[in-house]
Amino acid sequence: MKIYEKAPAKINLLLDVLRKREDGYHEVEMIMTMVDLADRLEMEELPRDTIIISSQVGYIPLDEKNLAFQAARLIKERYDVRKGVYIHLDKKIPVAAGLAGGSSDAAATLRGLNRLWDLNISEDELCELGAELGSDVPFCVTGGTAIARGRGEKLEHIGPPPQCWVVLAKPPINVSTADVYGRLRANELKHHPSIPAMREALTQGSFQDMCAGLGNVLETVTLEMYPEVLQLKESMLRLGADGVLMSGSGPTVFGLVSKEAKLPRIYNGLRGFCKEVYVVRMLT
Ligand SMILES: C[C@](O)(CO)[C@H](O)COP(=O)(O)OP(=O)(O)OC[C@H]1O[C@@H](n2ccc(N)nc2=O)[C@H](O)[C@@H]1O
Ligand SMILES: Nc1ncnc2c1ncn2[C@@H]1O[C@H](COP(=O)(O)OP(=O)(O)OP(=O)(O)O)[C@@H](O)[C@H]1O
Repeated sequence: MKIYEKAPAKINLLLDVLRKREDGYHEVEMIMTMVDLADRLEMEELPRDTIIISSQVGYIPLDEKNLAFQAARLIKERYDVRKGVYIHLDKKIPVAAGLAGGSSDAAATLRGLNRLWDLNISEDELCELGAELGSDVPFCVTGGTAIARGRGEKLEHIGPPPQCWVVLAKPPINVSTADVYGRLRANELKHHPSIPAMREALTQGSFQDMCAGLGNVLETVTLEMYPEVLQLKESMLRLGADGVLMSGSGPTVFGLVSKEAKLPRIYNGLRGFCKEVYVVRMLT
């Protein structure tokens, strides 16, 4: 039997850091939602007790460094499953982009193996397992739209954002999340984006207020390290996006656009200097 799971990309409409914690992680407050750019996972039981990962792309690890491998190993160990699995990752989400591609693959693996092996694990338990794999994984397990706190694993689900177009552009640079958090001077931040204002914008379904409320304190680090990310933000605004922000630790920048008619100009303008540009919808 084969099981299929979709692993969508996430964007952070808001990312605030409150402080650095004793354990090295940062206490965050984020508003996350999913977009319809997704990896597709195919899972099949193997006769031997082993985990095999494959992918159509050659630039991700396929061994125990792969987050889908780690998710499969974790669920096997925790629930004493002595069966093997073959997992094929059809990668569509750009890698090391700030879109939680690896985290979403891990979450999809947890959901898929729960079904494949009839384990009856609750969503809360899957989130707890996910938190052992990465801070973004619990949100990727549930999807939807949520305020995430703690190091990202404490989720409060809220209503979806107003529907709009999302233009994603990834400049050709690799950004390490650990490096960005490591360089952040959390106690020197002058501006903190407002969770209540963004929550209200979403509750009211106000596209304008959502655009006005976008904010990500990790931009203070990534935009300084990579001025091309700042240029990309400026270009997107100039080309007509209604609101723009870097997602996660970057380098992907997303633009929110209400009118479809604006999309060709933005897409073509960005494609002039950025190879990876995607036009998607919010997943509601
Ligand atoms: C930037 C975001 O993607 C925004 O959604 C997340 O905050 C990061 O999520 P992630 O990639 O799943 O992060 P993890 O794999 O748990 O951690 C990677 C590294 O980022 C740093 N990290 C991550 C999350 C957090 N709240 N504080 C941190 O300081 C830590 O140095 C950690 O070693
Ligand atoms: N299934 C996977 N897909 C993509 N990358 C993976 C996967 N498993 C492990 N990796 C490794 O993880 C690193 C980060 O990739 P990923 O695409 O998850 O980053 P990201 O989008 O910045 O994540 P986040 O937004 O959660 O910080 C890559 O350098 C890659 O080698």
